[in-house]
Amino acid sequence: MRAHPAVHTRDLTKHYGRLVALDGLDLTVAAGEVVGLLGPNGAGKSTTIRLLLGLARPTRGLARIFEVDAADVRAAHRLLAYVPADVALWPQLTGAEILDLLAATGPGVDAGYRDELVERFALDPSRPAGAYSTGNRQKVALVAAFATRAPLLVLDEPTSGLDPLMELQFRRAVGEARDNGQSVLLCSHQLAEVEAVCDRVAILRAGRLVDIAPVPQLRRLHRNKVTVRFTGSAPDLAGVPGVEAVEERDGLLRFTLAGPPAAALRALSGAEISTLTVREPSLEEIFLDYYGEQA
Ligand SMILES: Nc1ncnc2c1ncn2[C@@H]1O[C@H](COP(=O)(O)OP(=O)(O)OP(=O)(O)O)[C@@H](O)[C@H]1O
Repeated sequence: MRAHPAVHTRDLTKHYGRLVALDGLDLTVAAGEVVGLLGPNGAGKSTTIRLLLGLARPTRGLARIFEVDAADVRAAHRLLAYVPADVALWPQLTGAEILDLLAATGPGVDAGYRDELVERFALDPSRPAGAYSTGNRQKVALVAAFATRAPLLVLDEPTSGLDPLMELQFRRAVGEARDNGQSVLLCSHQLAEVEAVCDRVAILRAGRLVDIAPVPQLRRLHRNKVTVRFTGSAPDLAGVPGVEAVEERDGLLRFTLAGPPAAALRALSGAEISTLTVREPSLEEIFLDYYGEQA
């Protein structure tokens, strides 16, 4: 295991004209750690990754990959493998040819493991990449990255084109990378995905780091949105554990529910309820509820 952190940023800041895309980010990913970067659209996730890859220059602050300045692209890219959100491949080459090309230019590859990943991701490497779907292009990039011995994997929304079975393969491969002592920085919109694979999650909103916490602590972000339509007198939810943000109007009751629903259901059971819907809020809603005042 390496002594230096895989990623270290201090006061990392990027302005585009008057727009502050990233504002004073302090982030450390330890060697062997899997860290998620979570945030709604425009939060600054891609900007962070572009700065770490040396694709953009910081307005202020520093970004290091294992103590190498991220702007020293030649040295830094020997230490990392990157999967972009939108994978572009050479259309006339087959998947196999591209995997060989990427293996020859990257920081070294475990060919046996790569073949295993091709099988597990159900990738047909004999087809030209021009005929691949978005998901298949993403699989080529993922297989190429996971098969490297790069000590840091930087993955930007890597599963947006994958179906649920392939998402499971992705999660397994991240676990194997961690077991190998590799570090992973995973940028995502999906709370469930980062919860499944990350040790810690950094939450960005409007260019600022609003929270960084080990995954078990994210459970506090989970709450369901409940809507109840009733006739007669309104159910009384005062003091019911887990119930918050109660709104009642015209026979409609809305509230958020965290934790086990038993007490809320007991409180509702005395009322004449005609419909009850429960849904998980989107990440954007969770962020608004939770971090709204800090933005
Ligand atoms: N090249 C650029 N020129 C001007 N503004 C930019 C540029 N790149 C990003 N931005 C702006 O910086 C802010 C952060 O964008 P960024 O792409 O980092 O967000 P993100 O968290 O990756 O969002 P998404 O989930 O939508 O990809 C946004 O307001 C975006 O419009």
